[in-house]
Amino acid sequence: MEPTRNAAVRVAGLRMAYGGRTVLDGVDLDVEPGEVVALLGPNGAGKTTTVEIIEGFRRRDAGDVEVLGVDPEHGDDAWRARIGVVLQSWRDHRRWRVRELLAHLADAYRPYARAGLARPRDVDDLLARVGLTAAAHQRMATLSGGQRRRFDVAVGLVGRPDLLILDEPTAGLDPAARREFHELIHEVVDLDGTVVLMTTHDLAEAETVADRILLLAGGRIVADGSPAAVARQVAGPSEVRWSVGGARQVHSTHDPVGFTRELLAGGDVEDLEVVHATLEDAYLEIVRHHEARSTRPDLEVSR
Ligand SMILES: Nc1ncnc2c1ncn2[C@@H]1O[C@H](COP(=O)(O)OP(=O)(O)OP(=O)(O)O)[C@@H](O)[C@H]1O
Repeated sequence: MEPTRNAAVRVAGLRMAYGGRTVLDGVDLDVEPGEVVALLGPNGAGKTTTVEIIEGFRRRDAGDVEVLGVDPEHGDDAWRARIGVVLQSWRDHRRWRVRELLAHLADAYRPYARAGLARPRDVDDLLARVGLTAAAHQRMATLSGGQRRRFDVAVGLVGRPDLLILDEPTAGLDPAARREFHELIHEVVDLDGTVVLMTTHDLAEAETVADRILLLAGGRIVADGSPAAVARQVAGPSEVRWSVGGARQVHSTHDPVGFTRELLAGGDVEDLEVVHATLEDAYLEIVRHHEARSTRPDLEVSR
């Protein structure tokens, strides 16, 4: 692998099998400074495995991985202090009170403060940002699932990380909490320059939050680009919708501009609308092709 001074995360040829069953079959991905990257893929695609390897929580079978310039298998405490992690929810520390536990976890970051970089983050301010001020003195065991998830996000942020890795951070959050989370992510990216790598099943979330989408299927990254670029990657038909004399009409076409031009030349068109393929369309199409290919290796994948 090329030595890299700048990439926050660089993964090349990553392979992982569980009990002889290959899950990651040569994953290549980069996350650059300033980026928010969403890792998408169907259940069991290997997203958690990938992020756990990047976090240094899991040993890989093969491949090169560099995170903030260090191989995660050899990361020391100073390296770990630069990375915030939000795992799929964990359920320990039930008897601790919310603020007490967050303050305790925050203390571990104190030795890693630098000039111009206050570590840890102010605990009360962070509790307010994730909407847990009113619950600050409750025991962890009494939190709802969504409150617990907010707490998990606070744990990921408390060390003011250079790199924040989140595994399905908004699973179980209500729409308001989800939106607040998106705003919080934008804020830490803008104010602190935090690089973010997150897994999600929520395509609307990926479109809202991420600069770039990586789609993992069949053990590899099969799409990589902005949400709009990934949506365009599968050149599905667009839908042209219009009305004539109050009657709704719909036509699917790969040439919406040409079709619309002809339609308008015919006159009397009202409520004209062109609906392009969405990220969800692209996601479903790409995953379908890769799943078909894993059972029919002779099939060509159109991308
Ligand atoms: N410790 C383990 N031992 C054996 N198999 C495992 C282990 N961890 C994960 N797997 C298997 O590896 C595959 C990938 O799992 P992983 O959790 O990485 O996928 P994922 O993309 O995060 O899935 P989901 O979207 O359902 O969370 C799955 O088939 C899973 O059953």
